[in-house]
Amino acid sequence: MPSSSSSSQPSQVRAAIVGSTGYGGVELIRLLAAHPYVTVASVISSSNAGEPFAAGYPHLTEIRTDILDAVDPELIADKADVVFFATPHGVSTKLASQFLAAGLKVIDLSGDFRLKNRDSYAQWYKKEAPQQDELERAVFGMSELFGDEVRGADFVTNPGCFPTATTLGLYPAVKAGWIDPDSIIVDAKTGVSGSGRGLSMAAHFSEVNENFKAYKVHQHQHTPEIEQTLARAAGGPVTVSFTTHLVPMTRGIMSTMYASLTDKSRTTADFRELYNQFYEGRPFVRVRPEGTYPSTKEVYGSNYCDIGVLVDERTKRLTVISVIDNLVKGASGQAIQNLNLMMGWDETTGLTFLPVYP
Ligand SMILES: NC(=O)C1=CN([C@@H]2O[C@H](COP(=O)(O)OP(=O)(O)OC[C@H]3O[C@@H](n4cnc5c(N)ncnc54)[C@H](OP(=O)(O)O)[C@@H]3O)[C@@H](O)[C@H]2O)C=CC1
Ligand SMILES: CC(=O)N[C@@H](CCC(=O)OP(=O)(O)O)C(=O)O
Repeated sequence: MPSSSSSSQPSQVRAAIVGSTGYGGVELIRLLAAHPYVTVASVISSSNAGEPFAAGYPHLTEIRTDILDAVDPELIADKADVVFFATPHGVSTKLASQFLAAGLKVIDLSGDFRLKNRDSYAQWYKKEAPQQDELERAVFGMSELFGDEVRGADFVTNPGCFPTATTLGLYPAVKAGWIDPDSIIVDAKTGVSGSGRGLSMAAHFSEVNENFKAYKVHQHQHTPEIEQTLARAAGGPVTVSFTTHLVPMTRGIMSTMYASLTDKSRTTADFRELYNQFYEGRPFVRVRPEGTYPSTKEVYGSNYCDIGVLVDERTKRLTVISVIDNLVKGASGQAIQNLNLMMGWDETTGLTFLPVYP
């Protein structure tokens, strides 16, 4: 594994991407093209090995001329120092340990290792969970909250897209005890790329266009992930009401959250000060000026999470509006942020590009 040091230029780290042909995988390729210390050495496919990568993504013609590798742990271990899993749930459960045993670092974008309770994983993902020792080894990589644990780790489980927007939006208020954690209601919206590149009835143009629909009500697999992280802030169990909606846009997540104040005299200015202090020195979380709140396009294509916090003086409830790009901060961008932390690099390395606007 190439080492990094603050006094010299880090040597290139070679990355492999299992699931490179999906949306998370191709976003890793886009972002890593701008990373000064990482080379994508192997793009992997379980169904199209031997085919040119760009055949499936013509926008990368003459940019990625490589041929897709098979899912062959020995070959990948020879070619790479770090492996990203951008695969459906259930794949990394079977493969991660082989790469770790071969000395590679592993960053998993799927949900396999996020929930630390095996029964909870089986209940929400309807699959058999990884072994408990592997679950415990996988550091939960919510970069702004647990960056100290990620630094130097060899195995990171990247958070889900909704949990990233939602938890970053609620964590400071829960940790401070300024909202009642059992009063939290989360109303979340996502663009269609959140469901990946595979075709499904739910993602069909005619089903999504000019439509706005709730889905997985009371059954969304991100519910226990949000509760697990907020419990760390609250120091005890937290239960949230969480409803997701699909909106006719390609990228973007907006979580709108409501909770009762524990001290009804607290104002918007108090909360803004709390959030600004909490996220001081964390460049990818931007707390919006008093009385303002973000929209998804304002973070499109970027690694930012933008947060608006407002106290409703009438109801004495807090409203938080948090937005991310699901494929960047909600997946591949945060995965690279975690790699930066794992390697001891500045967490912003390769990620300082601006949002695309309009
Ligand atoms: N899309 C998003 O916004 C987010 C996604 N995630 C998570 O990231 C992961 C990837 O998501 P996304 O890129 O959207 O999904 P996609 O469906 O777009 O891509 C998944 C890729 O995994 C590969 N794959 C499928 N089965 C296997 C297998 N058995 N072994 C190895 N590779 C396999 C497929 O490629 P091939 O057939 O070529 O192998 C496919 O291209 C998922 O777990 C998702 O939940 C997390 C946060 C946000
Ligand atoms: C639109 C859509 O279907 N979105 C997906 C997002 C899931 C996802 O991103 O996967 P992780 O569980 O790995 O985070 C969903 O709501 O299940």
